[in-house]
Amino acid sequence: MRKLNIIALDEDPGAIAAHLRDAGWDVQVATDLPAARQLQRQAPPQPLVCLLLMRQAPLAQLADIEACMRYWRQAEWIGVCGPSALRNAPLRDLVLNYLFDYHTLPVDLAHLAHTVGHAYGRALLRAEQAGSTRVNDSLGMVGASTGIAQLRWHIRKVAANNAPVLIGGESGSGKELAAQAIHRISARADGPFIAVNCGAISPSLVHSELFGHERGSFTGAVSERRGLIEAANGGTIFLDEIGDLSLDLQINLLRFLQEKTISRVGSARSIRVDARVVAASHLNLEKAVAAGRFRQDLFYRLNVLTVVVPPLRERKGDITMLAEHFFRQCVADTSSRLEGFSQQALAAMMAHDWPGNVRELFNRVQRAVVMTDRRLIAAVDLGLAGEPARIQVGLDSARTEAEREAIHLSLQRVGRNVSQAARELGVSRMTLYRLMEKHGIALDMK
Ligand SMILES: Nc1ncnc2c1ncn2[C@@H]1O[C@H](COP(=O)(O)OP(=O)(O)OP(=O)(O)O)[C@@H](O)[C@H]1O
Repeated sequence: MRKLNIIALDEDPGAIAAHLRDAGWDVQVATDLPAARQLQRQAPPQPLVCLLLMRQAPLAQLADIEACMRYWRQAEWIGVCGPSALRNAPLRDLVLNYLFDYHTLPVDLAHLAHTVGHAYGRALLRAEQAGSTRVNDSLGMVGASTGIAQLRWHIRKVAANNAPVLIGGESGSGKELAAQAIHRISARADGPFIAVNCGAISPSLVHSELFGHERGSFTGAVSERRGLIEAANGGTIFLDEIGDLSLDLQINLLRFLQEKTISRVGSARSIRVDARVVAASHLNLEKAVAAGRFRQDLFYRLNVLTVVVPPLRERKGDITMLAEHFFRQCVADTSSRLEGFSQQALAAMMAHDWPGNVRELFNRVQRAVVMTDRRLIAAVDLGLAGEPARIQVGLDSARTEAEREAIHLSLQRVGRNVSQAARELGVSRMTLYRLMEKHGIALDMK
């Protein structure tokens, strides 16, 4: 039964409660805030409408009312107030920040019942959204766009194999996360995952860091040391920014890929190592090969299985979900009063191009959570105020993206049964097959 709580602060709730009960609502009434808190403690988290009834602005209780509203986040709130109450500025703020809608006394009961119905519909949507923003599957990736669905599909495919993987994608798009996911669901999951940023190690040290060294092999080598590739034995070595490796080291790496053995610096002894190489680069390695900066033979060895992480601007459908995810992470250990993002902040995030991709989104949300004093993060807190609200995509590409999304979701919903999906989408099976081909959607794609 649809649940409705009435918190009546200074007004008899009798007529309203009776009318709504008659209309089929499961109504509970609290006549003060302690009683409301009692209801809160008993209520399981479920879609709910709360009606706040007050003839006068309850000035002394505003902070407690606000706390109550924050606690009952899953509820939609409706105010019913006396005609003069809204002249009070703090109450006006509360109404604007928290309420779905408000009515003034004397109330039109039929109209109020209508509003309550809408609010409940919204509470249901909110509950569904809360469920879907928790999409954070076994791969540890948040997102439900077609782009991320394809990425998950590719990851599952390459994880089942043992050949090297080359991950492409812009900086901050999630290449390392993809590499971790490949490792985590591969047969090597119990072994180590070692991540190395080849561009971040000083050129004079990178050889010994990767391959290890024998004692006395160079000044400072006071004892023998295992390299990172050896440390990844039985697991996966993730070589980020592989394009930054010198041509000399590229030869050593090629030898490792071909022979599965390495030699430490200062030793001719071959050591057998069973580590899967997953490499990433934000540069186009084919161009680096053409420019003579990357060995062609190594490129071919690495380029057996490829995974491309799409930039965030090409999967804007994931932005809200990622932002909510990072928001929850960032507020988890704080006593923050923050509620989430304002509509204007969400719009600004959708309009932004995200040159720094997901990492930029995380950084902006983290900074906003720390810096803002507001209850809802505004565009300015994210450093996105003043960006022109451009229409990022033309209508054609928006339509194409919507079509792809609809097909993908429908296939998912019906267990990838093409006939059923075609019926649901209102097209013939042949048309659906044609559209799937157009959008690169495979039947075994998850
Ligand atoms: N789909 C996702 N879901 C949740 N977090 C994500 C997702 N994609 C990326 N991230 C997070 O964004 C940040 C950047 O991701 P990551 O380090 O994997 O990017 P990268 O492409 O390897 O960056 P770089 O090219 O600079 O090395 C990390 O904190 C990562 O956990």
